[in-house]
This record gives sequence, C-alpha cells and structure tokens, in this order.
Amino acid sequence: MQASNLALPLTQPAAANASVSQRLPSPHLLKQQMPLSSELAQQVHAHRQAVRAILEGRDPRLLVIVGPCSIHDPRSALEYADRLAALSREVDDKLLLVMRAYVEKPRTTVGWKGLAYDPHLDGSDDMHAGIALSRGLMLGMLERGLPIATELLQPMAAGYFDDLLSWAAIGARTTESQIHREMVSGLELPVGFKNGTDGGVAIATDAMRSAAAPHRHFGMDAQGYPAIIETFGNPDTHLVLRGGHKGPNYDADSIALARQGLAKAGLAARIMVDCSHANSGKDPARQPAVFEDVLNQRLAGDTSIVGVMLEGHLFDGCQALGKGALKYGVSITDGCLGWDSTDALLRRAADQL
Ligand SMILES: O=C[C@H](O)[C@H](O)COP(=O)(O)O
Ligand SMILES: C=C(OP(=O)(O)O)C(=O)O
Repeated sequence: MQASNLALPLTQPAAANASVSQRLPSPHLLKQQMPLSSELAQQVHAHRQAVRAILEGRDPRLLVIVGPCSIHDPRSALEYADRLAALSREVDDKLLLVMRAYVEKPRTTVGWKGLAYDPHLDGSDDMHAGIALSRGLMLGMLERGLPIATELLQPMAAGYFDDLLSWAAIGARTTESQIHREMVSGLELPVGFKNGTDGGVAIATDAMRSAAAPHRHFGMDAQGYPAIIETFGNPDTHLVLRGGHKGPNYDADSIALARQGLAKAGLAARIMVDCSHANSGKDPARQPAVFEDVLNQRLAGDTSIVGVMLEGHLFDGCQALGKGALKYGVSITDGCLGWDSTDALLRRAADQL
C-alpha cells in the first residue's frame, strides 16, 4: 500500500465502491462506561453454573430459553422481563427460565439486523447507540434477577455483552463457521449450537468438537486492537434442534437420530429443542404443540432432552417494520407466542415435571 493511501481519513472512501468506517468504543471502554456490578457478576456466575449443572444432569430442572425473537423496544422488553422474572420465582424448582435478549439477527438475505445494529429502526444503523442500548437493556434484565441468553452473530460484537450472558446460541446459519467455533472455544459460558438449516446434526457436532478444542485465531482484544487470540476450549456446549428445510426434527425418531450423531462424535447426549423456526414451520401457534410433545418425551424418561426454546413476546404474532406505526409488544421479526399462552404453557410444564 502506498503512503498516500495510509493517510486517508477514516471516513473517506478510497474509491467509489469502497467502504467507509466509523470508530466504535472498544469492549473494554463500553464495559467501563456501563459496568456490571460485582453483585450482578456473582449472579451471572451462579446462573452459568446452574445451566452447566442442568447440561451435566446434576440439576433435574428443565432449561427454558424464552423471550422475543428480537428486542426492538426497550419498554416492552423490560415489561416482558418483569413478567418472566415473576413467573420464574414461582416455577424455579422445576424450570430454569432464561430470557432471550436477542439484539443481533441473522438474515436469510436482507432485513432488519437487530437492536445492536439499528436501534432507531429506520435503517440509520446507529450501532454506537445500538451496542449501548443493548448493554443497558441486558443490565436491566439482570437487575430483575433473570439469566439472559443471546445469539452471538458478529464475533467483534461479542465482547460488548459476553460478561452478561448465562447462555449463548450459535445460529443455524453460522454453526458451520470456523470463526464462530473459535469464538465459542474462548467463551466462559454454556453455548448451544443450532443444527444447520438443512436439518442435519453433523455440522453442529463438528462445531462442538471444534469449540471444545484450543485455538489461536485472528481477533480483536478488549482494547479494540487486532490480536492473536488464544483460546482453551469450551466443554459446555450442546446441540439445539430447530428443524430444517425438510421439516421439523423434534419427534422421538429425530431425537434418537441426534443422540446417535452425538454418540458417534464422542459427545455427551445433551439436546435442547427449539420449538420455533423450522420446528413450528414459523407458525408461532404451533409452538405449544411442539413444546408439549418434547415435554412428554422427557417425562417418558428421555434425559438427553435438557432444554427447550420458545419465541415469545407480550402479544401473539409479528408485524412488518416500515409499514406504519408499530403495535406495542409485538415482534418485528419471527412470529412469537403471546405472554398469556407462554405463561400457561410454562406453568403446566412445571406442574407436570
Ligand atoms: O429468528 C429469526 C429468523 O428466523 C432469522 O433471523 C432469519 O430470518 P429471515 O429468514 O426472515 O431473514
Ligand atoms: C435466528 C434464530 O434461530 P436459527 O439460527 O435457528 O434460525 C433465533 O433463534 O433467533
């Protein structure tokens, strides 16, 4: 590269089709500005340990990852958190409820990419505000006593939130990515790998084996500098069945097949079923039937089923973004199960377990 190119200002495109950039705070700086108190850090530690105990079969409770497909409105997200925290206090002898605090959305092609990317919901992509708003909301959920979960999509963004999470997902579209597997290898929290969008489990079992191993990879350190990151392997991973292009994979035969895949890969039989996505055909009204089927398998003695995932919001369904005023408490990504149905479903499950 010539010296004249090196001197270009950061926001200046080098050519008509080149990209422009804007600096963001380093993860360390954002964490300093929006710190996790030592009390809440202890809470997160205890919740991570509780998730690990469920994965290892030392805690007989069912792990339930539940909440909005995506968070777009701080007020409705915190109202959801209030309700979930109150329910959790009533059912926590049977269920460990973890709130979905999803602020990054993977898209099949294009679409709104989540609160961390576009917090003003207008395509302005104010990620600076997005990461701060997301972290602030996550802290608010922790203050309500809830463990939280998210999908870690952009490895460079993970450092803004990783201290707050008790569980993370690697999504169906990124489970095959070496970059995500390397990132998980360095995370000190339990992580679920979704099966690939084809519905097969081999990509996820490869991912778990890769993430369990140590790696050295290109990355960004906490101060925001390019760095060689050395990781030590994450033993706390598991499979998440979410269905695929050919249909659902939550039935007993599919789960037996998944168990075989895990055994063949030398991995522990730890399975979570995502009742949404291809397991519900993206019809949120089908989530309770999927949940109940999976619960019955567990009640019939299938201890490999350690958890379930539900996409729920305050109200049923979803709405399109950019088509006028938004309805309060309704998802702007995938359709969700409303609170009343979610509450009833989880209470029934707690009674049955
Ligand atoms: O969970 C959310 C969606 O299923 C995922 O982000 C893909 O969405 P899309 O197919 O609408 O882009
Ligand atoms: C995007 C999600 O899931 P998947 O990766 O299974 O599509 C999600 O859980 O929000």
